[in-house]
Amino acid sequence: MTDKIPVSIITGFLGAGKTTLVNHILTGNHGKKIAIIENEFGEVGVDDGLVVETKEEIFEMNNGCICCTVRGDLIRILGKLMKRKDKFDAILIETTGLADPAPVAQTFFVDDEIKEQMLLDAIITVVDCKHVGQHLDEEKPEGVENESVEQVAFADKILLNKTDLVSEEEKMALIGKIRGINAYCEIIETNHSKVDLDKILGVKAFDLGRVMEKEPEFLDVDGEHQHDNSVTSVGMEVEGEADMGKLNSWLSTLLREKGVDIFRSKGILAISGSEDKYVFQGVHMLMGMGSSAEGLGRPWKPEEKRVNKLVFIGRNLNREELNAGFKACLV
Ligand SMILES: Nc1nc2c(ncn2[C@@H]2O[C@H](COP(=O)(O)OP(=O)(O)OP(=O)(O)O)[C@@H](O)[C@H]2O)c(=O)[nH]1
Repeated sequence: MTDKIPVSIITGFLGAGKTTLVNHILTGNHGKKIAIIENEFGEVGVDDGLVVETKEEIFEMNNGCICCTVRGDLIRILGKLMKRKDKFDAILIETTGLADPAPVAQTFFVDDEIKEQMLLDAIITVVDCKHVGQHLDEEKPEGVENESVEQVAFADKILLNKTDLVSEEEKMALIGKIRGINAYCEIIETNHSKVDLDKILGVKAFDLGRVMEKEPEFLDVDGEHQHDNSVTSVGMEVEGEADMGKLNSWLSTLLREKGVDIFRSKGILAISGSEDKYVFQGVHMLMGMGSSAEGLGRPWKPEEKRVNKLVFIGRNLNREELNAGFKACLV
């Protein structure tokens, strides 16, 4: 019998550093051929523009959440990959920031064909040291999942990421909180998700017995879970070029005033007077702008239409206001 293909699930709340980790793995010197399955939350997908260009094959799944509506698609993609098993050494699945990793993990134990040919190697949870605390502490209505807690609870490896944004005391307090949810997993401190790949890939860390102890219904395929529907997204795709000054001022005011509710924002932007593609990244009130000239994202292709793509994810989002705000930045 040939070896089973190892599968790693990369999870973690919105903006934690999952795509940063995928890029770190793709550019790493591991000599492995990796297939990547990407699932993104939000009306408009921008991650395809944020993943580095490599020879690896990337499968996008953007029409729903990987732990619920598009699980069938996941099984189909895995089915396709199994037919070309000789072409891959490993598979990475990046879930949305609002996914429960358990139903995704379950896929590798309940489908006979998948079970025979693939091995769930590890659930790797990326944690944003600065922002995860508030999401872990959040009280949800009866029956509604706290996805952030689930992601920590099911982790085999936790990347304690963005250590640069917190003090030693804050970090230690967070480790205490994480240990209260998951006493066993290895916790690895990282900055920009930079981790020794030997510590997270091919580690055979997923332990079904331990999961069943914690969650006896793990293999129950009819199990239901309910997401927090108060978290929604507003996406836009707008042709044209934005004025950098106006854009910066709009985004910084918006996130300063609404960054408690806007968990995540990101965009691919065309800026007036520049040939470069700009990338905007926001996590709560923190924002950053970079360009393809600095190696972020990919440059505009000569024939490519200059379409700005933005997505905001959070609570109490005002679609009209966000649309009008961006349109006012166009030249
Ligand atoms: N300061 C700091 N920023 C980081 C670190 N790691 C990632 N970031 C930034 O955080 C932002 C979000 O990173 P991503 O990798 O896109 O996060 P993600 O988990 O894929 O986000 P979603 O897929 O939207 O949920 C980007 O601007 C990253 O550059 C870190 O260690 N420190």
